[in-house]
Amino acid sequence: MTTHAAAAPDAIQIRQLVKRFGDFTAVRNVDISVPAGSFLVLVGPSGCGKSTLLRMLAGLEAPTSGSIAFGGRTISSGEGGVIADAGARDAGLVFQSYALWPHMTVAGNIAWPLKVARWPKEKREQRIDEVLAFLGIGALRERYPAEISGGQQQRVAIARTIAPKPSILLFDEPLSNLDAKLRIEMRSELMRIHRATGATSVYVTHDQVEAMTMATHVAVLNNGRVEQFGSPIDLLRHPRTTFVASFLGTPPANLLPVKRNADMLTFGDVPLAPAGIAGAQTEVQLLYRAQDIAVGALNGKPKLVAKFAEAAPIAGQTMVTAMVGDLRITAMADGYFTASPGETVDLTFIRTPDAVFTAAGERIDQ
Ligand SMILES: Nc1ncnc2c1ncn2[C@@H]1O[C@H](COP(=O)(O)OP(=O)(O)OP(=O)(O)O)[C@@H](O)[C@H]1O
Repeated sequence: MTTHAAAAPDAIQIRQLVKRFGDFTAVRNVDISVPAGSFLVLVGPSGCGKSTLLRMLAGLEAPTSGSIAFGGRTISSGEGGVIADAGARDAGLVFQSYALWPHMTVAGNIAWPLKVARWPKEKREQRIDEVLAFLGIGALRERYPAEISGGQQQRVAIARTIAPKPSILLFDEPLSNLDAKLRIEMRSELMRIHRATGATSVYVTHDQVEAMTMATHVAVLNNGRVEQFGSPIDLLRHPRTTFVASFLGTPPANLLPVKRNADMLTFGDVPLAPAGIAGAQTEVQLLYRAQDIAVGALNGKPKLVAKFAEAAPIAGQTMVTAMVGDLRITAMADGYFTASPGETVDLTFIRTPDAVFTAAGERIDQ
């Protein structure tokens, strides 16, 4: 006889979640689920609803309809409101603003949630030492928040959040107040914390680089809706819409509007690709990665004449941005390349397009 062990419920299940503020819908029918130990990044432009979604996960906001379950237990729903309140859902929230108590020392701040959870004093002290050591801030134990740097305050805020060992960690743009170098350092640090605690993490950011480096799962939000959900590589390789294609990836992907002209798709009067890839459409958008477009003319390959805008050296190559009318195109040049703004450069399409989208932005070639 074969027995099948019942699969554990996902750590986070969001079902048809909607949040309205008056007439305005901030979160629309969000439906995502991730297994325990995942690092889920909610990414999207300002105002797309990611903080509202995180606040519902944290229990700070009630859904209008739909539901959220942690480990199979419904903690919020449209009918029930906030069923388990913020303190009772085994989740810790790290704010962008750190939100430390100014009148308490570092140790006092970390002790706070443990006191609320009624940890006995000895166990509490032991846990404080443990998290201080884990975050490398033992020397700051007796300092007040005003006596430590922003980066150190961030570490204290994280130490305070992980101290009660929550099984879910929620981060609301935690790195946005740090300088560029510290951001990169803290990014690795947060990933170390994620691995060491084993907590399922949900991380809100508008920075696609953070999403791509940290996530096991990414939800790209646009206008309150999940535009696409998947692994970072999946989203990069198989974007379903032009919104996702143009939001993710470094350098940004190029989207060229083209028209069917006999058996070719042409941009202006330059034939770029065979018309067959457009299916029945007469106007489509072609996605080319920067590395699919070279700077300089090459025999037998289609080329556009563009006006040089800027150049940035990256890993032994140069990322060149040039304008064709109002369209910015990013291409790669070998070695170091520079030109004067407005100078004419040839952009050569050395490969076929990576993806084809309708004029409205939906993928058509999968
Ligand atoms: N309490 C509220 N009352 C009314 N509208 C709200 C409220 N909270 C958020 N909104 C609106 O909901 C939309 C989504 O806001 P939200 O803060 O979730 O976006 P976001 O993606 O996190 O943006 P940002 O990156 O700028 O923080 C915005 O248009 C915002 O104005």
